[in-house]
Amino acid sequence: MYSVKEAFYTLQGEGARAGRASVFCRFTGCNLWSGRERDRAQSRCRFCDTDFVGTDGQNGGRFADAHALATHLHRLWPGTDDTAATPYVVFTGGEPLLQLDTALITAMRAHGFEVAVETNGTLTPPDGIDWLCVSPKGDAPLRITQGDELKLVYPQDDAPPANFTHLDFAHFFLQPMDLAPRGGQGTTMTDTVAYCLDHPQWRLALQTHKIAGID
Ligand SMILES: C[S@@+](CC[C@H](N)C(=O)[O-])C[C@H]1O[C@@H](n2cnc3c(N)ncnc32)[C@H](O)[C@@H]1O
Ligand SMILES: Nc1nc2[nH]cc(C(=O)O)c2c(=O)[nH]1
Ligand code: SF4
Ligand SMILES: [Mg+2]
Repeated sequence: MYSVKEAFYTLQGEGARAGRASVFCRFTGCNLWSGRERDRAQSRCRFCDTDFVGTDGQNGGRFADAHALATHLHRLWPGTDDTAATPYVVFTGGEPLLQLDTALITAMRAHGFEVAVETNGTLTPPDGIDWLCVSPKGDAPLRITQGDELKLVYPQDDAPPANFTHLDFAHFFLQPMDLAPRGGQGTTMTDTVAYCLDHPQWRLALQTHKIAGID
């Protein structure tokens, strides 16, 4: 059984593959925050910009098996003549590695999809992921030390970028923290730009879907 908060067709907004047409599957639940505002200040991850509670979002629900969920997600990919475009699914959440398994990856591949994952890096991933994005959180122990992109939300007092520069990733991004979820305004853009200028291993990553006004 898989619990899905919402699923939708959009452009990947973040990281090295920003701009790519994607089906997003947002799983319910996370291991670093309950998702309830009253728990936010005491949680291990305190700046989350996402509602991942329940299954009541667009195209959300509970799916009995991998075949059922893969069929549901495949239907969200447009039936165009654009055969050059490989269908792309991004599993996120919440924390997708609480639910994503080999059966679901295999079922998506059978539908012709490339499979991407956005994870906090604290859980072991199943085999078969085509694009792995890891976004470390505070002092939560990092289990995944290699992948395609490391995308650190900046700044986090207990997760300075220097803690991660030795890891085995193809891309190192700093993503300015959006302060709105914590009742603030704007982002930490100025500080993030300054850090990238001083430390050229890191590249600036913007949440382009928020600029574009899409999901
Ligand atoms: C909502 S998380 C879900 C996936 C996974 N739990 C994780 O944390 O990577 C998706 C992405 O949004 C980023 N994110 C969450 N809150 C943010 C915020 N306030 N500002 C900028 N990025 C944020 C996360 O770091 C992660 O890269
Ligand atoms: N367009 C868009 N791109 C995204 N990239 C990562 C997201 C996420 O919430 O995991 C996200 C999202 O929520 N929307
Ligand atoms: S780990 Fe990801 S989903 Fe969980 S609270 Fe943090 S940003 Fe949100
Ligand atoms: Mg998001």
